[in-house]
Amino acid sequence: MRAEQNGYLHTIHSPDDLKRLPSGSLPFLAKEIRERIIHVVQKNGGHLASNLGVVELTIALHRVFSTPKDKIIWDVGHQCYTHKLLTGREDRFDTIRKKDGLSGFPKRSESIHDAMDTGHSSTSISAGLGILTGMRLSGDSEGKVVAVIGDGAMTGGMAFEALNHAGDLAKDLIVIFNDNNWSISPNVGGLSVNSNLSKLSALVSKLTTTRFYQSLRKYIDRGLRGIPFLGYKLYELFIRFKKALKAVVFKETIFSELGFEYVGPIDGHSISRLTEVFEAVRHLHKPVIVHVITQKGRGHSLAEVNPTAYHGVSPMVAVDGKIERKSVMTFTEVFAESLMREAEQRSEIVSITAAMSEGTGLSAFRETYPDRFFDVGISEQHAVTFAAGLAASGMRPVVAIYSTFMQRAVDQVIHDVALPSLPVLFCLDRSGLVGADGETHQGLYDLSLFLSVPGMTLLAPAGKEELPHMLAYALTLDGPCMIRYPKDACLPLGEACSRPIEKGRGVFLREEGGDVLILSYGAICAQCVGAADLLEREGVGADVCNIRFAKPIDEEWLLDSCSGYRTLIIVEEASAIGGIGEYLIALISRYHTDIDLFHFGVPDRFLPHASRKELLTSVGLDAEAIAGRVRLCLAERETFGSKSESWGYRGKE
Ligand SMILES: Cc1ncc(C[n+]2csc(CCOP(=O)(O)OP(=O)(O)O)c2C)c(N)n1
Ligand SMILES: CC(=O)[C@@H](O)[C@H](O)COP(=O)(O)O
Ligand SMILES: [Mg+2]
Repeated sequence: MRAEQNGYLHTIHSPDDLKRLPSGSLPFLAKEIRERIIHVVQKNGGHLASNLGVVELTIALHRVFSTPKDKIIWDVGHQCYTHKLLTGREDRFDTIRKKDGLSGFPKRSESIHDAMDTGHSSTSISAGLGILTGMRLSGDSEGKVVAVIGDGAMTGGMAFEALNHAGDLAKDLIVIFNDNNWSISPNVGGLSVNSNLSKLSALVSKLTTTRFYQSLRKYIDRGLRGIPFLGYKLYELFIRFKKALKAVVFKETIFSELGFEYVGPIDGHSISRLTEVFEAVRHLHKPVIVHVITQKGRGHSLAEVNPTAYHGVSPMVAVDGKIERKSVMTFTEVFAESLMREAEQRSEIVSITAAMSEGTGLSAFRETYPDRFFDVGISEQHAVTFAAGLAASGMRPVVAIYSTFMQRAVDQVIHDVALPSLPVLFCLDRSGLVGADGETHQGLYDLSLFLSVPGMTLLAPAGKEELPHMLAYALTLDGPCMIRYPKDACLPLGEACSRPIEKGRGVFLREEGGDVLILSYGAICAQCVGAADLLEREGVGADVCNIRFAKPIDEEWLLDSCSGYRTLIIVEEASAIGGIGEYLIALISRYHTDIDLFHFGVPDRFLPHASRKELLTSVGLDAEAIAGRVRLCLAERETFGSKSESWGYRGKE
C-alpha cells in the first residue's frame, strides 16, 4: 500500500526497473502514467488520445522485450510518450515538445531505446525489417525487432510493401497491429480485420502461440514432407486444411496470406494477456503479426468519446475540454471558408485528404458535400494519382495536404499530374516552419521539390485577402497548381493583398521608394514588413514586395520592379537550397548587374521542435533578425562595395 502511495513511475529509470516491479503493481503504474501524460499534455500540448491508448501495450512490450538489444519501432511515433517514460526520460518528460526539450517522437539521438526516428506514417515495418536483417547479417541471432503500427498507419502503401517483403524474407519480425478503429478521424479502408475479441479466436491464438503447438507444427511439417513421393502433396493439403480451419475461427486476414502468423485479436488493455502473448511470439521463428485491440483516448472521458478532437491538442485543452478562442483566423480557416464558397458555385470541385480532414480544414466540406469529399487514408501517393484520375474525367480536385506529407508523392505529382498537365490544385498547409512536431514535420522542401516541375503554377498568399483570390484564380487554371501557406494566423497585410491575381506578377506591400527592396514569397512577407518598419525608424527605406508566384514569373515585371534599388534582399521561408532565392538571383543578376543581391532562406540543416516564433528567430527570419541582417548587408556594401552573396547557407547557424 505504501509503495502505491509514493507511486512507481518515479522509480523507473530504465526498462530493467520496470521488469523488477511485481506484476500486481502494473495496473497502478498504468494509472500513474495516464495521469502524467494528461498533466503534461495539458501544459505543453501534444498527442493525447493515441498515447492514452497504448499505456498497457507499452508496459507489456517493455516487460517482455529488452531494449536496446531488442528493438521497438513506433509507427508515426506520436504514441511514444509511455515508451519515453519507461526508458529513462521520466525526469525530462515535462519538457516534451518544448524548445530544447524531449521530442514528441522517437529520436535515436535522444535515447538508445529509440531504434528509429519516426514521424511520418507507415515506415515501421520497413525500418524494422531492415534493422532485423542487418542484425542477422552481422551475427546477432538473438535480438528481436518489434514494429508497432496503428490501423491508420496500416493504410499507408509502404506498410504493405514491407509486409509483402517481410513475408518473403520470412524473418522473425514481430508486428504489433494496434487496432483502435481510428486514424485521426475514423479510420478508412477495406482492411477490415476481425476486430471482435471473440472468445474462440482468443482461445485459438492462445493455443497456436504455445511452444508445444509450435514444435508440434514443426514435427508434423517435417514428417509430412519426409514421406516419399506424396510428401509435398500431403503437406500442401495439410496447410490448406489448416488455413480453412483458421478461416472458420478468424476472418481470414491479408496478413496470413502474406506469410505472417496471425495472432489475435488480443485485448490491448490486459497487461497479463499481452505479456503472455508477447512471451509466446518472441520464440517464433517466422514473421508474426499480433492484432491488438485498444481504445484510443482510454482513461480520459472526453478523449474516449472524441478521439479526433483529442488526437493532437494544444495546451489547456487536454483535461477540461476548453478550446482556446482565437481572435484571428488561421490560413487553414481562410482556405476552408474560401473553398466552401467556390464549391457552392461549382459542383465539379471535389476535395481529397490523406487522413487529415480536420488539420487541413476539410471537415465542413466533408459534412456539406459528402459525395465530393474523399479521405483516402494515410496514402498520399494514391491521393495524388486518384486526383489525377478525377481531373482526367472533368472534375476539379483540390488536394489538401501538409507540405511535409506532400513529400511522399513527388513522382505522382510529376508523372500523373504535371506531365499530362491535369488541373489538380494542391493546397499545402503547414508550409514553412512548423512548431512542436519538429524535424519530421517542417514544410521546407516543397519549393525545391516542385519549382523545377514544368507546367506547375506555384502561389503563396501573404495576407488574409490574398488566399481567397489565389484559390479562385487557381481553380481557373487548366494545369496543376500548388498554393503554400503556414500553420499560423492569416493577418491582413493591407489593400495590396486584395488586388486581383495577375499571372506571374506580385504586389508591393510597402512602396516608399527606399534604397532597399525586400522580395518575398507568401506568409513570411509579414515578417519582412515588420523588418521594413524597424529599418524605417533608423532612416533606412526598405520596400516590400510579395512576388505571389514562384512560378511562372513575369520576368519583365520582375526586372522592372527591381529597377532603381541598390540592394535587393530575397527572403523565403523554405530551404535556401533550390528555392526561389537562387532562382531569382540567377534571373535578376543577368540583367541588373548594379544591384547588391542577398538571399535569406532556411539554412541547410534539420530544425528541431520549438514554437514557430522560436524557429523563425533561430534561422534569422523574424522581423528583428531580418532587419539586423539587412543592416549587415548595407554595412557590407558600404565597406566592400557592391557584392552579391547568397546568405541562405549562412543563415544563423
Ligand atoms: C505520411 C503521413 N501522413 C499523415 C500523417 C499524419 N498522421 C499522424 S498520426 C495519423 C493517424 C495515425 O493513426 P493510427 O496509425 O491508427 O494511430 P493512432 O493515432 O490511432 O494510435 C496521421 C494521419 C503522418 N504522420 N504521416
Ligand atoms: C503525428 C502527426 O503527424 C499529426 O498528428 C501531426 O502532428 C498533426 O499536425 P497538426 O497538429 O499541425 O495538425
Ligand atoms: Mg488507430
